[in-house]
Amino acid sequence: MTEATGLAHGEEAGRRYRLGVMGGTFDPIHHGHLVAASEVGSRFGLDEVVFVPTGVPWQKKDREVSPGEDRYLMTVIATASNPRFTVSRVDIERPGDTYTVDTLKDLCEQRGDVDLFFITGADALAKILTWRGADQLFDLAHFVGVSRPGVELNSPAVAHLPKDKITLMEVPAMAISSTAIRERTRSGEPVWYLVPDGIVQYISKRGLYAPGNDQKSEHDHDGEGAG
Ligand SMILES: Nc1ncnc2c1ncn2[C@@H]1O[C@H](COP(=O)(O)OP(=O)(O)OP(=O)(O)O)[C@@H](O)[C@H]1O
Ligand SMILES: O=C(O)c1ccc[n+]([C@@H]2O[C@H](COP(=O)([O-])O)[C@@H](O)[C@H]2O)c1
Repeated sequence: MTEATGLAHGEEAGRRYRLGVMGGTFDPIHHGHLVAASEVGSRFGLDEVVFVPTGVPWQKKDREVSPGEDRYLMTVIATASNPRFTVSRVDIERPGDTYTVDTLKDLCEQRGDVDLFFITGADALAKILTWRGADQLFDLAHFVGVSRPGVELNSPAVAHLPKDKITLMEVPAMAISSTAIRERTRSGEPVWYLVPDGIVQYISKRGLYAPGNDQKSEHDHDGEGAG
């Protein structure tokens, strides 16, 4: 939104609204996610980036995932200060495993005539052909694959993707992962400055990632959505 008119830039210019979609498990959200969204937003002139925490991340069923409501709230806290960042509940409210093809269809239905840009790290992009309904994905959105330390951006898997539907983009290297944040928390190491301050406080307040934590895993809710 601009301060003068309250309109998003796309509406002012009479062009189609450009909506970035940053999907992730966000357990927890960290500065790598935020930098990726900000960089893509700036490069592509996006009017908004909507962060979409997954409901049930089916490719992560081999591990514990925190409840959707905690991951949603952390995403709200982390993005609150940026007027162009928003958070959607579409994935945590849809029952069953989360598929991006459904995320994009739901957002199209909610938002109407917008251009979608799905933002993904190099690791996730390399696996995109394993996603449900992969053949439909590129009709729904343009995919922006961002660099991630330790992962080849232009991997052999990416060569099979439609070139006019993806853009590969270098972003400032943030060698941060949610796995590392969880492990550091478990072993009592600090996570200050790897995640926004409010996330350090939320993790502590809710006792997330602590040994013996009895939070229900998201997988305990399979088929029921988050809650
Ligand atoms: N440091 C980073 N730099 C660039 N992209 C990232 C970074 N961390 C995560 N991403 C991308 O953000 C999206 C959501 O990531 P996700 O929530 O799974 O975080 P993660 O750090 O990879 O989590 P985990 O360690 O639990 O697997 C994915 O597309 C992922 O590739
Ligand atoms: O659609 C799928 O089958 C699919 C499989 C794996 C991941 N995704 C999406 O990719 C994004 C990043 O996922 P993740 O597991 O790396 O946090 C998130 O929006 C997921 O819903 C989607």
